[in-house]
Amino acid sequence: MIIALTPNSCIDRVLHLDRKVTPNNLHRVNHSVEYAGGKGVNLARVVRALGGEVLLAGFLGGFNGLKFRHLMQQEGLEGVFLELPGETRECQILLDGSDHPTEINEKGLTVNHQDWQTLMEKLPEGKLAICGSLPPGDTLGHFQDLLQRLPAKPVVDTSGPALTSAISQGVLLCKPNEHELAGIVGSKLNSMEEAFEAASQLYQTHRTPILLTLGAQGAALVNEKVHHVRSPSIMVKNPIGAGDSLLGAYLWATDQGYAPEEALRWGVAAGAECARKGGPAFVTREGVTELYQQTRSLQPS
Ligand SMILES: O=P(O)(O)OC[C@@]1(O)O[C@H](CO)[C@@H](O)[C@@H]1O
Repeated sequence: MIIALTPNSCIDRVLHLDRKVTPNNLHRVNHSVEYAGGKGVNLARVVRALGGEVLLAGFLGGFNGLKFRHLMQQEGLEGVFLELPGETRECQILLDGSDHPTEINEKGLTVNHQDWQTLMEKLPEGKLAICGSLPPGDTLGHFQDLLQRLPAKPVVDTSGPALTSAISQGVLLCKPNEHELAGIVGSKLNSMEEAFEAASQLYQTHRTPILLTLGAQGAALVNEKVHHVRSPSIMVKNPIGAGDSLLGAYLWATDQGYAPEEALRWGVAAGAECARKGGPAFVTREGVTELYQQTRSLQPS
């Protein structure tokens, strides 16, 4: 079973706007939809759509915490959550017809060392994926401590110093995008080849395999070699959650016994399916299978 731990869970509010976002202006909402949100929840949606077993985990609080549980149950998702004082955050996703939506994410609940410990003690055995930003507070220290104490190495899809720290501590897999990779290595990456080179260097130094997402260029799994899978050509409706979908399908496929290069094809197909359908909630097994058949691994380098 995959355990999708989102330390900074949220309510995702998707707002379909009447016109392009411009600063200092009034925007009206044509319609809006709310979801139990966070990267791990998106990942879980895709694992489930593909027929896999997945459990959500995280911290919740206040009225939004109740709403999160309600929305999650409506979708048939299950989870282990620790209730904390305060309010679960909200993330606004503004869809205005642009290529990339505008996102406004709140900070989230404060989580202390004991909270992390209590939550981890509640979790069953499984392949742990830690997804999304860390909550505010001294959580980088808690997170580093957690990585050291876990019985098995987790998969990590986070950002900023937590991502850098996970790679250097050595985890099962990290999933940065090109922008995050540039932040880790501290220099601009001018081409895909430079990105592959930077990810390979990280692997050589820390032995953490890197699943590098490349948007419309697909994704690459970087370990001793670089396995690149291009994305099938699609019309993008909404790219938010495509990376989470990619990771979900990749983990599902490795659980099914697919070799990493094949699992990457499933991942890239699910990312594209999410982007063309308009979000992880619309991903279907049929859609992913159709796109999987349109992907192929490029010669490893
Ligand atoms: O603030 P974080 O934890 O980095 O990201 C949260 C988030 O922006 O990521 C998902 C898309 O990947 C959204 O569903 C969600 O709101």
